[in-house]
Amino acid sequence: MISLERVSKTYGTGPRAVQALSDIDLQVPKGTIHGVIGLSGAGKSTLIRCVNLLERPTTGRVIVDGAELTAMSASDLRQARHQCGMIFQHFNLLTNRTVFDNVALPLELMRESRRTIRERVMPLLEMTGLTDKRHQYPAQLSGGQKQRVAIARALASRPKVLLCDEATSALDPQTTTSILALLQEINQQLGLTILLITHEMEVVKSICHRVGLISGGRLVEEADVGDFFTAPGTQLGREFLNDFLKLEAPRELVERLDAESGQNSHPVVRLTFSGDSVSTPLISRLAREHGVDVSILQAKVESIQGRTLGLMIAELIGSETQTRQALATLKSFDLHVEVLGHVQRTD
Ligand SMILES: Nc1ncnc2c1ncn2[C@@H]1O[C@H](COP(=O)(O)OP(=O)(O)OP(=O)(O)O)[C@@H](O)[C@H]1O
Repeated sequence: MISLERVSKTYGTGPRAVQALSDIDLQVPKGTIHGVIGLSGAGKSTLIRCVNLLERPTTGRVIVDGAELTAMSASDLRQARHQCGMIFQHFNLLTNRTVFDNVALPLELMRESRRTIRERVMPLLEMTGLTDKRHQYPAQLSGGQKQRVAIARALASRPKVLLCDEATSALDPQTTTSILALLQEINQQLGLTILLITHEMEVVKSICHRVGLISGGRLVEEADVGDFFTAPGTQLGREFLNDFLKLEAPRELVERLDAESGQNSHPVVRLTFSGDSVSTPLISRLAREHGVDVSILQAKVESIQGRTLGLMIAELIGSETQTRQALATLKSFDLHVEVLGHVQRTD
């Protein structure tokens, strides 16, 4: 539904030029929710604004629903933009218009009749839970209600794509949850394709099917959300994940970790379980088959897109041969094993 081909964007020229995006290739299939995550300044806003050409890419092609926006005349582009609804972090509502009139605005600009406008706006207010607020002004609404108005307005032109620019970043956690649930409902009920940018892993975890990681204007990693949370492919991905899970080895242990194994040391591992391995009694197996004791330092279970994800940091205590065999057993299962280092035995 959305296809970016080698999209690059440079702001300014000469020595002050800023390369905000470099050679971005991105495919978002119809009906999916695709997240792009990255740190501040990575290029997220530029990327999403290039999709509806609020920013025109310096080079590359943008194709939405089979039509190349980057090749269109200004008037064709105005029409094509109706296919792309957009919502923003700070809602961008018109303060002197009521809720109803804000939602009606795109339809007025499309010169729809008053009757059509009413027929379209009322179900959207119903869907977003705003029917009883329709005569109120933005100043009378909470942040979550304002974002609901913005969502209803974005849907008024019956777009095929919804672009969300940090749509929940200004909201408290509870309101964020309700807005994400609404976006998911819209995706499922209307089959709308959603591209969202965020710096919050929680958003990706809650509703995205796929995720891309952007850094320095480049898409450095892309994966299904379950895979990304199980085994990110880049150091930055691992940092995002660890930050989100807050699952780090205790500091006093990290200070004692050696990269190399030795005769009198044993490994400290981070295990990420998913799929069948969640229910496999691994720890008792390591003890029974290899004589290795497992000392659990931290553990956590998360549910991500219907998949259970278990995480554990543990010391494998045994001789070098025993722990090597135990690691081989662990690696033969459907789980991700990362050796964080080795600690000297204290016994
Ligand atoms: N209009 C502009 N003119 C010049 N440079 C810009 C402009 N907009 C963005 N940039 C620069 O482009 C780079 C990417 O910015 P962008 O806003 O896309 O990042 P971001 O990931 O959305 O960051 P944030 O999360 O802080 O909003 C940054 O170095 C930024 O300073």
